[in-house]
Amino acid sequence: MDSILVTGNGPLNGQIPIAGAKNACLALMPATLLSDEPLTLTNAPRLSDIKTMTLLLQSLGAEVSSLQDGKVLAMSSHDLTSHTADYDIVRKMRASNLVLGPMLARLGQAVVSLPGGCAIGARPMDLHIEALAALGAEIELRDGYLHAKAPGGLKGAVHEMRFASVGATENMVMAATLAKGTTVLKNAAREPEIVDLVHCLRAMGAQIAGEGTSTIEIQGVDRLHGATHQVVTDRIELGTYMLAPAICGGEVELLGGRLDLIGAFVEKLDAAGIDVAETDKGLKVSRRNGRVSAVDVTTEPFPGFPTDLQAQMMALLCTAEGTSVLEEKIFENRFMHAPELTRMGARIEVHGGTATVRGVERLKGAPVMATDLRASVSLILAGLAAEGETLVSRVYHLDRGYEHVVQKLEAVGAKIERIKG
Ligand SMILES: CC(=O)N[C@H]1[C@@H](OP(=O)(O)OP(=O)(O)OC[C@H]2O[C@@H](n3ccc(=O)[nH]c3=O)[C@H](O)[C@@H]2O)O[C@H](CO)[C@@H](O)[C@@H]1O
Ligand SMILES: C=C(OP(=O)(O)O)C(=O)O
Repeated sequence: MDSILVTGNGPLNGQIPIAGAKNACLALMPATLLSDEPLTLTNAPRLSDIKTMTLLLQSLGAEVSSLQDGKVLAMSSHDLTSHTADYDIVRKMRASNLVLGPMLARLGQAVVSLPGGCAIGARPMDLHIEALAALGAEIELRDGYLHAKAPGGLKGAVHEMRFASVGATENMVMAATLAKGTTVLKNAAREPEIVDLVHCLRAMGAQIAGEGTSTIEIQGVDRLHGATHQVVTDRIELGTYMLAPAICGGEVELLGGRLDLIGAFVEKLDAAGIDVAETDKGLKVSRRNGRVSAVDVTTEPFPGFPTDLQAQMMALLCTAEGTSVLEEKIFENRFMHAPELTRMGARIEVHGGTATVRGVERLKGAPVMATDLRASVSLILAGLAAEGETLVSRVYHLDRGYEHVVQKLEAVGAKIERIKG
């Protein structure tokens, strides 16, 4: 298993290009299943999760070609040969469940393995099931698989979700594009990745209004056609690399960065003493003066502070002046980076969903273990600012969500290398 060796090396300066969003691309790819015409995605990120989704779609009979070094995905679901998403693929990546809605809409049936829990929480599928059942789907669990059918086709309905789940919103919106009549989804998630998915579906001929608000209205159509769509910027990769100069000092420009994707996060950076300025090409980030100040952070659905940036923000706050309180409200077990950061000298106490971080002057390098995707990168960020060497093992988690992480950080002056193992 590969590891990453990081050596604290002072301020970072230069530019980092931000890729297309993993979480948008993972919802956009299953949209190919809705049409028998080609769907092409540009600005796709080069990640292992995208490869996993490629394998899943191919296992259903879709053609998926990776062009231009993986930045373009050319897909066609002209001939689907299977409606079963197998456990062997689904267990590797929870977002596999996003084939459920499209398959049900296009084929009238779908069998999708339950993804199971993951390191950060139980992550059940009840909200997806309720949303699709509202459209008339009959869904039952047998042998670890969700067996879904809609023999007479899906029918539009008014449905209010109990919680604004990102994935359940995506599944229901995709399914409703081909349902008969009008669907109104209340308490829908408002994440930019959902807005991006709707833009793509609209380019394919879907009739949808209200994306980015908590009520999405979908007028079902008979068929969707082909389209080409550019994947939105990855706001989580953006926020992660914004933290690099915040932690290490220096000034880094994030190419393609957009404030509207990351408002709540930027407010907290500002409170901590980090300047963020818009430029022609993106966002420029630098630390106002010496040490950052402690801030309290609560994770919330968009437009609140994203849970996917909580671990990285904690890495910053470990060396802040004062005490910060981080509350994780989305996932029940998303503080696994805390004991690893503690190994580097951080002072963190976790009680349930609350972590109290007492800032120390400097972290010290240590061997640490990556437990999930965002935890991995938080340890790299911490290592960049620590004294000495930090060896982050189990970095396969990192490859799910960060392309060319070593090259991107090296380009701004970081001392970082991947060690094959
Ligand atoms: C591929 C992708 O886009 N992943 C993102 C997506 O995950 P995902 O779509 O899985 O996240 P959800 O918004 O669905 O989940 C949020 C919370 O709702 C719970 N829940 C969800 C569905 C359900 O049927 N029942 C239920 O109880 C989950 O366990 C979790 O506690 O949004 C999360 C919240 O912003 C992000 O952290 C993930 O990076
Ligand atoms: C939790 C994440 O992803 P997933 O939903 O794919 O597990 C993430 O991107 O931080």
